[in-house]
Amino acid sequence: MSVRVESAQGPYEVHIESGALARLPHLAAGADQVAIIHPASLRALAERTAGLLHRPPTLIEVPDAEAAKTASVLTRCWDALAAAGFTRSDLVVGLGGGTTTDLAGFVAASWLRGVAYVSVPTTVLGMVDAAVGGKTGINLGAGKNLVGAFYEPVAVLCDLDLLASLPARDARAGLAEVIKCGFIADPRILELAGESLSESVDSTTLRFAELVERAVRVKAEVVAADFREATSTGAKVGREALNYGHTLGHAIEAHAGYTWRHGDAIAVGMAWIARVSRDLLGLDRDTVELHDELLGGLGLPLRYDARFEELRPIMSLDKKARGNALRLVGLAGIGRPVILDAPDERTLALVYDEL
Ligand SMILES: NC(=O)c1ccc[n+]([C@@H]2O[C@H](COP(=O)([O-])OP(=O)(O)OC[C@H]3O[C@@H](n4cnc5c(N)ncnc54)[C@H](O)[C@@H]3O)[C@@H](O)[C@H]2O)c1
Ligand SMILES: O=C(O)C(=O)C[C@@H](O)[C@H](O)[C@H](O)COP(=O)(O)O
Ligand SMILES: [Zn+2]
Repeated sequence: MSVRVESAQGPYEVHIESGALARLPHLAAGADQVAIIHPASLRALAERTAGLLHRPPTLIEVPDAEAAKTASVLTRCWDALAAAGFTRSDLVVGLGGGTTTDLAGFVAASWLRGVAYVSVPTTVLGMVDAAVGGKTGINLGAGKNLVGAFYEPVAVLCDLDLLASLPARDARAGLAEVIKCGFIADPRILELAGESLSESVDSTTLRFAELVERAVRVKAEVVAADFREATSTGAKVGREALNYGHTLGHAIEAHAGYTWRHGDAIAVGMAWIARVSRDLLGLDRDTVELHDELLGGLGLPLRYDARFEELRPIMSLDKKARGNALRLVGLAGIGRPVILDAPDERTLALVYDEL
């Protein structure tokens, strides 16, 4: 099956199926040259993918996980494209998890001010979130995703077969973004996950496929309505809704020196913002408990071992902040995200200590 993304830079298809990778040669047919950016851990898959193409591509190997999202790796990718003589008739392919596709998308966005890009996510998180919607970029020591661009791919290939080798811990971390979509927009996701968490993380089940499709649909709809994340006001929340759990989550990632999985960090961020929402927006206790049940039930962390005062300054670099004031995505009820403008700071700290 496929989901169409009708964003300001679209439209394009997100193909979700076994064997989706076989679509790549067709997508690459019009390009003079192809570069495949992949992590070291997926070298064998990158070589197999290269073998599918009509002409041998340039393979650009990057570090695993967050170590790929740095300025020095970005420069190395640009140098590789320069050495290959990449022009505007060429194609960049990102093959890997969200860290690889965030980097590769930004390489494509910035090389010659933009060349064609195809995203081939190989993690759950990449398929349900990172590869879709056009946010690309890298981290700085000071904060997560601080440098980047909005740049849509021409297609996304979610080949479910590629998930067979994904470690269970990474599959679970990806589910955190699926659960996020459930809380902000699609209650059926919460039911499906709640009925069987073990089937929900098993990429061979129909339940898993439905969860992926539903999360991609949530993302596609939100991105179509507010591609550049510019339209939120109070209870009318645009793309910023996808940042539910991320203000604290991103601060944890930066504080931990990017050693935490993104999905783990935003699980803590969601457990926290649910309680903040209870105190500041009257979110009902059952919904707060549902966060703990689903995220905790998946084996995701619900707390982080540092004082709130260490995290709070990092949160000020969140892209939703305006001036000195924090802006958080809270929840008034399931499917009802709300912007919390300059929230009461004492509540934020007290709730963090409660976790
Ligand atoms: N652009 C967006 O809209 C968006 C959305 C959500 C998250 N993100 C970003 O995505 C990143 C997290 O992505 P992630 O969770 O995919 O992490 P990741 O890219 O680090 O992948 C997790 C690990 O799995 C390995 N791996 C990848 N595919 C594999 C496979 N098929 N088999 C075996 N191992 C495999 C990777 O090498 C890595 O070690 C974060 O940097 C986050 O900020 C971006
Ligand atoms: O696509 C979006 O918009 C999101 O916010 C999705 C998030 O899950 C994702 O982690 C994103 O990279 C966060 O972006 P940022 O703008 O807060 O850096
Ligand atoms: Zn995220």
